[in-house]
Amino acid sequence: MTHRPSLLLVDDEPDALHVLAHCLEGLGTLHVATSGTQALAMARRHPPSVVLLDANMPGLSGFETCQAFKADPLLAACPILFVTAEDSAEQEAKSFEIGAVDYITKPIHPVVVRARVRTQLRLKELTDELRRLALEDPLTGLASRRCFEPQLVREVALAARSGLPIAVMMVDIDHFKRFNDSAGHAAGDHALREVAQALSRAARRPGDLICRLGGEEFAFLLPQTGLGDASTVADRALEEVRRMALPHPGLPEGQCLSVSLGLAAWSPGGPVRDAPSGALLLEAADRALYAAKQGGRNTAYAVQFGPEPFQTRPLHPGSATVSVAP
Ligand SMILES: Nc1nc2c(ncn2[C@@H]2O[C@H](COP(=O)(O)OP(=O)(O)OP(=O)(O)O)[C@@H](O)[C@H]2O)c(=O)[nH]1
Repeated sequence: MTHRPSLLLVDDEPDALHVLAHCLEGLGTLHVATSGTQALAMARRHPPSVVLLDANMPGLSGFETCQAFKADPLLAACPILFVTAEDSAEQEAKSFEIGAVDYITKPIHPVVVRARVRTQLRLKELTDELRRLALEDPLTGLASRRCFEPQLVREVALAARSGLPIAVMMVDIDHFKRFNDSAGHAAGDHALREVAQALSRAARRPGDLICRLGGEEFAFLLPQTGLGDASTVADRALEEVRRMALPHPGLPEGQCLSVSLGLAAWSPGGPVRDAPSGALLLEAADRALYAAKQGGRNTAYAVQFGPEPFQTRPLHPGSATVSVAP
């Protein structure tokens, strides 16, 4: 594990905590809680690598505590091992049903507990690494499509519920095939990384997400952002890529690498009252991107999500008032 694991030990009996702490010494940073409520509060501040949880405690029982961990998106992936004097098969089966990864009965055998906890720490380390690999594009370090898509679904659902606007933007490098053909694949990869960094400088709000959809295509997810603010991000993205001034060897002398952008925004006051699905919003952004390519590249086109057929409009630098009649 790159960072030091943290182990949260939860038991209402100080003696039991003492015994556990002694046998797990050296496996990571140990934290102790004497109730389920305290354990949840501590875990929400610093999600632990594993939790060792007593089943029978006053207040929130171990089972209720485990269920609360599993219901919290921040804590659901924490492996929970029950450590309990209850050795009935029913209790053990129930603990696995509610999401525990192991069930250890008291009195404990320290070497066995230590070995079982090590196994869970190793599994957690591998799972975290797999999750990171799946959610991150290895070439650019941006989020991957696999990270973007569920986030888009979530944010569109939130927009529909809260009535706040949302925008998505698709970005495609211009004449990238010619760039690769002239400069070589390694230079193409370098350009992709540079563009990724330039785009990252364009969206600055904490909820904004930029991903590499694949190939030379990128996407922005801009929650709580209407057409006006999204237009500012689009202008900034175009400007950041222009400022890189990366010569394009496949184009006439002096021309640099550029991108085209397609932006689609939905807001409750727009032509469509109900928020579209994430897929429809992305499709609208893709159509705007197509229009930007047709419109000469190195430019952005935008659409306020409305009834079919969409009419995309060129987005002029500085303009934040692109209106689209259905
Ligand atoms: N170096 C590099 N090139 C890639 C990667 N993924 C896709 N490409 C290349 O990106 C190019 C995309 O070409 P096209 O889809 O024809 O688009 P384009 O040449 O950019 O043309 P327009 O989009 O119309 O401006 C292809 O040559 C792909 O091989 C990658 O990971 N690295």
